[in-house]
Order: sequence, then structure tokens, then C-alpha cells
Amino acid sequence: MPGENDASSDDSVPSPSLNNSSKYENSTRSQPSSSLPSNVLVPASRLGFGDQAPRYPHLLALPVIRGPVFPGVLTPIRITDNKTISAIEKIMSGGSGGYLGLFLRKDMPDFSKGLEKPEIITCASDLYSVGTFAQIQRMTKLVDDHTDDDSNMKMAMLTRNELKHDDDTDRSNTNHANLLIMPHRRIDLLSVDNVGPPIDVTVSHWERLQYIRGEDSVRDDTIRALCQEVLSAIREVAQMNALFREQVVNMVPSSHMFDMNDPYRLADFAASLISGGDAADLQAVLDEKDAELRLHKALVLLSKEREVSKLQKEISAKVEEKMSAAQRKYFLTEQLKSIKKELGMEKDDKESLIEKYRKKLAEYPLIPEEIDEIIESELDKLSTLEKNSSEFNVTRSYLDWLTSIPWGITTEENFDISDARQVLDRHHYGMDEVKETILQFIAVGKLKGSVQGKILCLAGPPGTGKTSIAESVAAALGRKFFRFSVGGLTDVSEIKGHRRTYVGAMPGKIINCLKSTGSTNPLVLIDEIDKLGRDHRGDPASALLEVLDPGQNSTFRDHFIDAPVDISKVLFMCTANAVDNIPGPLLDRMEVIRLSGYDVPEKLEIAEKYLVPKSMLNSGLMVKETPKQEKSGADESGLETEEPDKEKAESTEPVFRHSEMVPESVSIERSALESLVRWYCREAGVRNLAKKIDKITRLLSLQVVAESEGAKLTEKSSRKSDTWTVSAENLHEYVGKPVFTSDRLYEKDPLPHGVVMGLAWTSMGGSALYIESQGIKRGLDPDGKPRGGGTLKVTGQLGDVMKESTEIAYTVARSRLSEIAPENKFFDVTDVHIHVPEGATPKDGPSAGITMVTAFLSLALDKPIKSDLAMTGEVSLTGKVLAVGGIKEKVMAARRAGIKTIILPEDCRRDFDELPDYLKDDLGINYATDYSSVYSVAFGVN
Ligand SMILES: Nc1ncnc2c1ncn2[C@@H]1O[C@H](COP(=O)(O)OP(=O)(O)OP(=O)(O)O)[C@@H](O)[C@H]1O
Repeated sequence: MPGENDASSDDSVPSPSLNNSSKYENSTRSQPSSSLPSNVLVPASRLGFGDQAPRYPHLLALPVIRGPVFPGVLTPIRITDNKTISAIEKIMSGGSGGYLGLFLRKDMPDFSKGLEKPEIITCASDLYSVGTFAQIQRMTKLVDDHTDDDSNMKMAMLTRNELKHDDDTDRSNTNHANLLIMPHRRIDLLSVDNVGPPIDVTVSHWERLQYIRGEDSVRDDTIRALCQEVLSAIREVAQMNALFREQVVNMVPSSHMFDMNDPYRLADFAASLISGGDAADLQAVLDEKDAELRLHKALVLLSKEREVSKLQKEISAKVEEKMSAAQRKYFLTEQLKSIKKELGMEKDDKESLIEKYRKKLAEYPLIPEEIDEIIESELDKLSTLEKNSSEFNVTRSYLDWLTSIPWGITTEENFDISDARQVLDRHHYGMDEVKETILQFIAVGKLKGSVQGKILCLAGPPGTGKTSIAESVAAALGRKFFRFSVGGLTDVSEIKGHRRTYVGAMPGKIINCLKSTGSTNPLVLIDEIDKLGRDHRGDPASALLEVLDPGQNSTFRDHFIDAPVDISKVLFMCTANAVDNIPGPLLDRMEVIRLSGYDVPEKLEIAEKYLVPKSMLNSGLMVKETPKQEKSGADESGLETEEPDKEKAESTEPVFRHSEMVPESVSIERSALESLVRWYCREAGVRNLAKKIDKITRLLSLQVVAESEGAKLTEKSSRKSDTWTVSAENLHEYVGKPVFTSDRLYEKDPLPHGVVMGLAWTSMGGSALYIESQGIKRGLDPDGKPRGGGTLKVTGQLGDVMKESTEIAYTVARSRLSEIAPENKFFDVTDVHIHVPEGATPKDGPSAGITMVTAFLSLALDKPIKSDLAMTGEVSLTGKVLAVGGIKEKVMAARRAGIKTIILPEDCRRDFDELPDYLKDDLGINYATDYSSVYSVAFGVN
């Protein structure tokens, strides 16, 4: 490719005075020099450099990617096409000096897909029309044993900033070559003569562009400003970006165009520094002939580079900040740890844990030998286990529990009977049997040294104070109190714990109770023991057997603890509504105290002395004056809290007074309470009564506050009478209309034929209920014979026992009728229907036997029974009257119903005699051993 060697002024770099150029100037060898490795070639001849470079019109063209090559900057290029490599070798070995044209490819190759040979094009339009005329300084041929991706990567790096050479590689099988190229000037692509490879092109060389100052001062200033701006941008980016800085440092000595005063060179230099710019934008700089515009374009690219660098710096600063914060934290915690260790505040976790356990164990006065051995072996095990292992946690939780059982710790018991009596009386009215039993316990305890060995079971209707008295008993005995309900409990592990092998295993309630009370002699109340469940998870009743059996519970074994724990000092109390539902073996171990429910005077006492003051306190109407010597130990409700305090037992009665804004006249009169008990709350206990009283006091509080604030209340809530005293007259304003309007279903005397009042006992207390019977007489059949007769129909949700009882009563009635009135054929011709209202309430038991016989006879004899007579008693088939239970409740129910005469079985005489006088007064009692006695009282004949 010969061409004219015109060294006139053009867009080439100025003539260099490089040391290395002189090395090539007189070289005529096309083969590697002996001082160079065999695969490194240098041009055979050196015709000119910079301005002096020849101006060949026909050239070998080499496409470049990523960005154009700017004159004056030594640039490495990698080529992989063998034909091109051969062509280059040829021009290097010829006398033309190894010149070629570099043109940017328009289609930016997709590196992700791999570009095997960037130097191959398919048509002339693949290249930009402005390129660079350059001379090959050196060519290194290499054997490529990398993947495509690798080579692309390498090429990308080489084209931008790589100046190191693979000189040390010596391989004969060439399939790529690295060129080190010195670009001299811009050229225009006139035509592509051969798309190759190799590509032959015809070009025209640019004239050297020089900026002449002084022609236009404004333009001069602009150019100068732009130059300075470019320089300061380069400086700024270099400060922020180490890679850029390195590039500048590398380029300046190799560049012959870094002339601050030449805007063209400066723009080229700036553009060649851009690493991440768009290739088209860089090409635009190459294309530009105007100095100002070229500077401007380069500046825009530099500014972008600056922004990117700024962002990069920010990002790295943030990352560093985060890193250093984490490092700092780590450093400080490590420091803290070592300081603590130094001060003896914290030992190694495991060590301190073991020390904690030992400290705790030292507090216990008596650790059983077996337990001590277990603890020691577990402590040994713990010290050898890895801290993060699951077994470590299991051992740890086991030790936690073992060391939290209060081994040998007992609270001091109160053996003072009068103290105990005072405490018991303070919160509960009556309940004499319970109180007496507790006092007996205490007396025995005083003689023996400890109260134990008995399991009390309080059985009675709801709301009779079973749970709350247990709390008072704990206070009276000076024991800690722990309550747990077993109502509906079906899982044995609730009582005896889970085996340690299970995940999340825990001990049962008994061990839990020792831990939470911190003593081995608490009072444990097992609530609702009659409602124990049972399912596939076991039978909790059997588990309770072990707990409650005084013979076994000194070596109680919880599944979790798996070692004997002495719970014999624990005093157990149970509550139940119906004793019949308590599993037999459990019941056998208990001493049952029956609470029969309260009658009207008792309820009045309880309401007046306990419920009203408690409710007044709770609603804020009253406050309790604490006498000086009394220590605070009672909660808001006036009940003892779990911590029994001996001094409380000695304290005087609390004094109540009205709160500040509450008028002195705010009170609930006895008449109102009487009315409440009689017409609103007829249950055996006092829970409903307490609720009604609470309702009254809450409304009183609202009225007091509203009136003091002048706020308006709704018609329902506002005070209607001008008094603050709640009496029987204005009670309905607070609790609405009475629930019961009459005591009885049948008001008239005597009762209708076939109706008799019986007395029943349920877990809710006693009740007076009517037994109704009716005869159904059929007409005669066509032959004049009676139709039907002799059948019995029973309704009223009766249980099996009661149904059988009706059958028995029917037979007894028929047999007695045949004795009393042999001519009476009532039962032969009449079908009888017997019913016990109310039909929705299930009833059972044999105690209505004599009542049913009487009802049948009343029907058969057509004689009514007096309305103030009630009876209870089981009847045998021969007419014997047998004993029944619940006499107190039944008598109370009879009195409520206004009964004057009661028939009871002879065997219940003792039960009746034991009743308080106020229950017996004005009541005619008749005892019966045989139905004939009942008959004579009921029908007034012998
Ligand atoms: N003799 C009493 N003297 C004072 N208050 C009583 C008396 N009996 C019951 N109460 C009060 O009645 C309320 C209900 O009592 P408690 O909860 O102890 O009943 P319970 O018999 O345990 O009922 P349940 O069988 O439903 O559990 C408590 O506020 C209690 O103070």
C-alpha cells in the first residue's frame, strides 16, 4: 500500500521526540529482532511518525469496537482473524512501515453472545466514516486457549487501557495477535475496496487542524474556559476514581497530544480517557472539526464520567459506612465482654450458668441425696456439651427446673386457732363446717407439729364460696396458695408433665405450683374436680390419685423431673359441684364437706356484711380505712392475696367510709336486699346476688359522677327518686323487673286433683317442684266394654331412675287403692299420664317416689291435696319409705315456696334435727316409714 509521504500540517499528532521511536526509525527487519521473543514482530521500516507519517490513500483497515481510537494515544488491539493477521504481518514486513486505518464498528457487538472476530465486517456501512490512521508499533502472536468469553473480555480490556504485553508467551500456533498501535491522524473513509478479510479501504487524510488564537477574542475566551473546564473535570474525576487516575498517569507519558494549549489535542486526550462512554458519542468527538464543539462534546462525556464517579464514590462510602458500623459494634461488644470478664462481672456463659445453679442450690436447706446426685451429673454433662447443641438446651431446661423446686423450703405455719378463726370469718359468713374442720386441722397440727395428711373436698352448688374460702384457709394456715382448675382437663401431662425427650417438654402443674409458690407446703386448690375429662391422652383422674394419696405422694414422680419429689407437705383442697361425678377412687381419698347453699337469712347476712361493702369498694363508692397496725395484704376485693401475712390475722376489722364526692346517703337498704334475694336471685349460692348488687353500685356510681358533673343521662340510667338509698320500693330502677313473681305454679288451695308438691335436690341447690298427673278415660267399645285403661305415660325429661320410680309408684298406688277402695276401678279403665314440669330441665333420682304415689291416689280417689304440703322420699315396691339426701336444701326450697307441712322419711329425722332452728321454726314435720303414714297426712284419713 504505497502512498505519498506528506508531512504537511494535518490532524495528525505533532512530530514526536520519543526515545522509543528512534529505535524503529532505521530498522529494516521484518523478522523479530534477536533481542525480542520470536513471536514479537516490529515493523520492518519506519517511514514517519506523527505529522511526518505518510499519507497513504489505500490502507488495510481494522475495525475497532467499544470506541474510536484517538490520535496520539498508544492503543493495544487484539485480532483473531488469521487472514488479517497474515495481512498485517505482510504490511509490517514490507517497506510501507506497517500503517493501517482504524475504524469504529457501527454495530456494537453483543459480548454476551460472544464475538469471535471483530475485525470481520460484511459491508462497508458497518464502519464509521471517520477513522484513525495508525502505525503498528509491535505485534505479539499468541495461541489462544481461552474460551470466547474470556477472549472477549480480554479484548475489551486491551482496547481500553491495557498496556502490558504477553511478551513472555512463546507459542508457534498463532490464532490471535496483540497489536500495539500508535494512531497518528484522522482519516475519512472514501470507499471499502474489499470487505475482506482483510479489509482494504481507500481513505483521505485530514489536514492538521490548528487553532489560531487572536482572531476572535470571545471565541478565544470560550475555548480557554472550555479547556480549563475540561482540565478541572479530568482532575476531579481523577481524584474520585482511582482507575481513571491510573489511566491519566499511564497516558500522559505515552501521549504526544497532551497539549493544554491545543484545544483539539486536549479534547482528544479527554475523550480517550472516557472508559464508560457511549461509542457513538466518542465517535462524534472524533468526527468533529470545530475546536469549540469538539471540546464541548468531550466535556459532556467527561461530565457524565464525573457523575458516575461521584455516584460510585457515594455508593462505596455507604458500603464502607455500613461495614465500619458493623465492625465497630463487633469491636465494642468484644471489648465490653473482655472488660466484664476482667471485672469478674461475666464469666464464660457456661461457667456463669453453672455458678448460677450452684448459688441457687446453696439457698435450699435440704436437697435429697438422689436429687443432689442427679443435679451434679447434669452439671457435669452441661460443662462438656457444646453451647449450641440441642442437648445443651434440654439439659439446661432440666437444670432450670431442678434448681427451681424449693427443696426443703417451708413457710411458717400458723397454729393459732383464734387467729385462724378471725381470718376465716373476715371474708366468709357461715360455712361453719369448713371453718370447724380447718380449726381441727390446726389443733392437730399444733399437737403434731404439722398440718397434713388430709384432702378436703368442698362440694356444693355454684357460688357458695368454695373457691374463695380455700384462699382464706391458706391465709389462716399461713400457707402460700396455688389454684388450678381441672375442669375439662383430659391430658395427663398437665398434671404429671411431659417426658424430657419431647420438644418443648415441661413439668406438670404440681411441680409448677412448688416453683411458683416457692415453698413445699402450699395449699393447692384443685378446682372443679368433678369435671375431670378423659381421652386418648390418658386418664388425669389416675394421675391425681398419685398426687392426692398421702401414702404415695412423698415420692411423687413427675415425668419431666423423673426423680422423686416430696409433696406430702402440700395441703390439697378440691372443689366440686356434684360429688357423684368424682371418680370413686379419688373420692375415697377425700374428706368431703358438703355446702348446701344458703337460705334467705344467710344470703341477707352475706349480702349485707360481705357483698355490699365489697361491691361498694369495687365501684369506688366507698374506700377502706386501713387501721394503722394492719399491713396491706388484702387486695381491692377485700380478699387476701396469695401472700398470707400473719399480722393480718391480728388486724382489726376494716372500716369503710364513703368516697369524697359520694353523698353519705348512698346505701343499699336491707329491704332491697330482701327483695333481691326473694324475687331476683333464687339460686343456692350468692354469685347472682353479687352480680345484681354490682349492677346497683355501678349505676349508683354513674349517677353520682353524672350529677356532680351536671351531665345528662339516659332515661333508663338517670335517678328517678330523690333519694340515694336503694330500697325495695326503688329497686326496680336499678335491676329491672323481678325475675320471679310468684313462688308457686299453683296458687289456689287445694291443688287440682292429681297434683302434689315434691322436693328435689340438684347440684344447683334444692327446689320445690310439682308432680302432675291426669287420667284419660276412653269411651266404651261397640260391645259396651271399656276401651283402654291400665297404661302409664311419663314425660318431663326424667332420667332412668326417675322413670323406674314412676313405675314403682304406679304399682304401689294401684295396690294401695285396692286396699283403700276395692270398688274403685279407676286404674283399670283409665290411662294415666304423669308429668314433672319444667319439661326442659332434666331430672333424675328416686326421691319423688311418695309424691308420685300420692299424685296417682289423688287422681284415683278424686281427692285434692293441700297446697301447703310438700313431701320427699323414695318408695319401695311394697310401700316402704326410704331415706333421701339434700334435706337442708329441700327444706329451704320448701320454706321459699311457703310450705307449712313437710313429709320426710323417718330415716331423715336426724338430718332435719341438725338444721338450724330458723329453718325448722313454724314447719310441721311428719316422718314416714311406710306409705300409709304419708297417705294419712296427705289425705287427712287413716
Ligand atoms: N359465705 C360467704 N360469705 C361471703 N361471701 C361469699 C360466701 N359464699 C360465697 N361468697 C361469695 O360468692 C362469690 C362466689 O364464690 P366462689 O367463686 O368461691 O364460689 P364457688 O363455690 O367456688 O363456685 P363454683 O362452684 O361455681 O366454682 C365470691 O365472691 C364469694 O366471696
